[in-house]
Amino acid sequence: TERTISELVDAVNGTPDNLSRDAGKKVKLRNHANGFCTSGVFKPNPQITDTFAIEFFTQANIDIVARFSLGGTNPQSSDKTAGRFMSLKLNGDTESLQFVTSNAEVFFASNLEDFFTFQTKVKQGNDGKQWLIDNKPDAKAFFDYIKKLPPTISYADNRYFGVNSFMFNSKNGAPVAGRWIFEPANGVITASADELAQKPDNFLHKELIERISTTPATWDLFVQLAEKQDNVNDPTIVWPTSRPRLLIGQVIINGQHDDAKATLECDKGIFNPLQLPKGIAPSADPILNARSAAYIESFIRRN
Ligand code: HEM
Repeated sequence: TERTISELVDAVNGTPDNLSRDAGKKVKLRNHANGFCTSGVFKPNPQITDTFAIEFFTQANIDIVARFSLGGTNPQSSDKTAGRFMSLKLNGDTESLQFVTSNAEVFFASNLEDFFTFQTKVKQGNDGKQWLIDNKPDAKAFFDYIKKLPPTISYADNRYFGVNSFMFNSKNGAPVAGRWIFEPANGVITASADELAQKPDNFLHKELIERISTTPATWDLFVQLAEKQDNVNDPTIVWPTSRPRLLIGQVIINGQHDDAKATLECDKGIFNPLQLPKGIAPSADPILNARSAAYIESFIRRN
């Protein structure tokens, strides 16, 4: 049985369609509701076109609209949990590339049925979580990973992962499979329990805006390349860190377009991980391929 997009969005929202439509009017987003928009610029690595046949990366500077968020449907959720998310729109002159990423490298489900079960059970509190730990190895592996992921005191201090795989046109030959990884320029910096205890419940928004008013937050964007034995279509499987990485370019979040309409209205739209320029295509991962439709369905429900 394949879950419908509507059922998946119901499960994410924790409410059936009609209730979820009403709930949606009270929050800007239906998931990752605690978040904000800002802006910057992407500078492609000029050498990348020696390897990848992707015209998009020949533009020297590409405007970015960014949204940083926490998971979940509560717009007031505490920043002291470990999950951090970064969504980007790279708006080029003729094409656009979007990313919807997480600081967790591993996903909790490899198919839509398990995604539905996970979303339904986590909303049942500790009993539901325990059920997942006892019955769903992928969910258990995800919880184990999260338990070891310390919270950060800045959105700038995290590594972000695209999680799903994409196919990249190489200059000589067949497309190659890879995954997006954003490496923070200053490395991953985790907070101590003491540091975190001194913070109010919500501090991440203010911290990033203050930070970038003097120093941009920057990441190197890599594509981690799959080898023959790697499972490309299953986001619950992390590839070995020894896999080669190609430097795609630099993400610079500096707030330079924060007054532009696209930034001011970014919460009203969606980020779509399948918005890709020519030369990049989705893998066959069923999770990836459900995402655009789910985000569009969610967008319709919150209007
Ligand atoms: C079948 C798989 C998935 C489904 C059904 C799903 C569903 C959703 C829904 C309904 C929303 C709210 C959209 C809105 O109202 O604008 C959302 C947002 C989001 N999802 Fe997913 N999701 C899936 C997979 C993933 C994965 C693999 C990741 C992490 C890499 C992820 C990260 C996010 C983020 C960061 C947002 C917030 C986007 C923003 O900042 O506007 N999702 N998702």
